[in-house]
Amino acid sequence: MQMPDPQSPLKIGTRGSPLALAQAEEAQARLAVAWDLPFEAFEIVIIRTTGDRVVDRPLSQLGGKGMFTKEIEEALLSGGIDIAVHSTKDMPTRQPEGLALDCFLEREDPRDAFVSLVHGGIRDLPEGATVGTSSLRRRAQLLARRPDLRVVEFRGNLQTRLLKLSDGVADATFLAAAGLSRLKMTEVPARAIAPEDMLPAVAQGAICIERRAEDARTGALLEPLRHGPTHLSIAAERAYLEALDGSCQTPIAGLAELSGGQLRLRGEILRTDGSEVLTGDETGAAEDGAEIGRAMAERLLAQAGPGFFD
Ligand SMILES: NCc1[nH]cc(CCC(=O)O)c1CC(=O)O
Repeated sequence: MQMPDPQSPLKIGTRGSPLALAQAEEAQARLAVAWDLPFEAFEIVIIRTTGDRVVDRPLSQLGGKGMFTKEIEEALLSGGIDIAVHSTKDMPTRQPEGLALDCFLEREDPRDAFVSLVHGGIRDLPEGATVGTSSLRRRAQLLARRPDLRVVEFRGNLQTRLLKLSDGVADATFLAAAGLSRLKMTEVPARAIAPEDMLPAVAQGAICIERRAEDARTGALLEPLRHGPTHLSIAAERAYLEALDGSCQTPIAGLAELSGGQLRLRGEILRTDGSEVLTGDETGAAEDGAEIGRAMAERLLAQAGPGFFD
């Protein structure tokens, strides 16, 4: 196999946010170590996406998950980059023709974290407190537990959101625990929330690598980075999401966990105002994850009936 080298490096495409860069650097480091090559054999290429450009509108109005991936996928297809590193959570369930998404790195902590400079958790927030989030899922989950809270739109990267907290724009916010740990932000007053209290987004905490489907060389280069158990969990969660037709417009949560060859999938769909929550909890053989996911989605949809997400 033709190995990349500093003269003709493998090009890694990524968004330019600090979190995206940390993820691309992790993939770069893992590739260099796995193949005993210098870091310079893998070049990081920053690509600006629609989601990065448009910061004045709520994410949910920007037209779904594709907005953080479209320009990166175009660069893959045109050969400008060889692989792309993403947060799997931000990925649509189907990739464009010609691209493959089959490399998942070992998953980090999938939980959400409660972040506040003064309060210890959701239950400790005073009546009518303000919480910042741009996630419809987190908003609905929060209102389901605490209808008295005021939820305000909170966009921008992690650093921006933390600044808004210290400026008093909100009393608390939620961030993915994985994002905080990838950015080594240990000084942030964050508390991980148990999945029982707040079920995370599908695929939260898992980095994935996308490539051209016919490019066998990158497929082989990525082989040592693939994490089997993460792949099984993500397969279950994404099959569930796809069967629900989940876009950014619908509050959906889901988490698969493996234990001794068994896969447990928990799912939750909510009305956007949090006034109704439907939950699923199924266990089966780890390799049947996709079927478990689809079956759970169908059961939840049947329970919900038409108009549930309106
Ligand atoms: N929507 C932005 C986004 N995409 C992935 C992560 C966190 C990292 C991950 O889930 O792997 C975040 C930030 C957040 O939700 O706090």
